[in-house]
Amino acid sequence: MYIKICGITKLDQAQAIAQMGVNALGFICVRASPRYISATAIAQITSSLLAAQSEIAEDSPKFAELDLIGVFLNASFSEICETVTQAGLNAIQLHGDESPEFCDQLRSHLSAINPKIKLIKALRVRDQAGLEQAHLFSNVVDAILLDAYDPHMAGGTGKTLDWQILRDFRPNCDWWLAGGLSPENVAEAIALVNPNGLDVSSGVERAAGDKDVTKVEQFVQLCNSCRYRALGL
Ligand SMILES: O=C(O)c1ccccc1N[C@@H]1O[C@H](COP(=O)(O)O)[C@@H](O)[C@H]1O
Repeated sequence: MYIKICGITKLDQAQAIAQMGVNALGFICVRASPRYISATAIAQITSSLLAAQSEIAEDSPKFAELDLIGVFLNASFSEICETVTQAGLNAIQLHGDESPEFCDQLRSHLSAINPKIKLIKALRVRDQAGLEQAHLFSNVVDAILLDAYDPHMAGGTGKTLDWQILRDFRPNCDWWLAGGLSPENVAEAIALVNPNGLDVSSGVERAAGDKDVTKVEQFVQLCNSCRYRALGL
């Protein structure tokens, strides 16, 4: 189970969370968000994590493959490419109204910077019809992320989507569940919809952009224990 902890803004928290065996850290590159972090500040975190990789990877093998994901909302090619280069990111999450064509063209642009770059398209799902959109993206992205719809906020809302409509959701690519996850409800979410990955932000925070490291640890342990139970271990 792929685990992404999003809304990282602080170096000490990034270092602590990276050692918990998560797969990805997310950085909000959306200026209007209370979790916004500049490319320069992301670069300080990513370079420190890279420097620590050789020591820590022995105890925590996932650390060596940690994805560093920038979250964008209707940003231009040039803004995304500049941020990727400056911040040292290896994955992009598009959280706005980006089309499948935009995703496809962005991948071509980004492959000149990093041919292995990962592309994640977030869909803010209101109903079954919104869910159908996922099929338009499954050939042009590495993963689809499903978040809750909110009329006023683009993300980090802490709202859950209707998990019942996801019970038979099987796109042709990996998909991750987001939206209002927390240590309190993640086991139920996994049992009901069994996604390939999980993404959490506000459910493991003290305040916007300030992660509660103890809650993050609980979240990660719960995800792992659900996975081991599913494997019969
Ligand atoms: O977190 C934000 O402020 C944000 C702003 C703009 C776009 C996306 C944002 N966050 C994403 O929202 C989801 C779910 O967050 P939560 O767990 O419900 O708080 C997650 O994918 C974040 O990447």
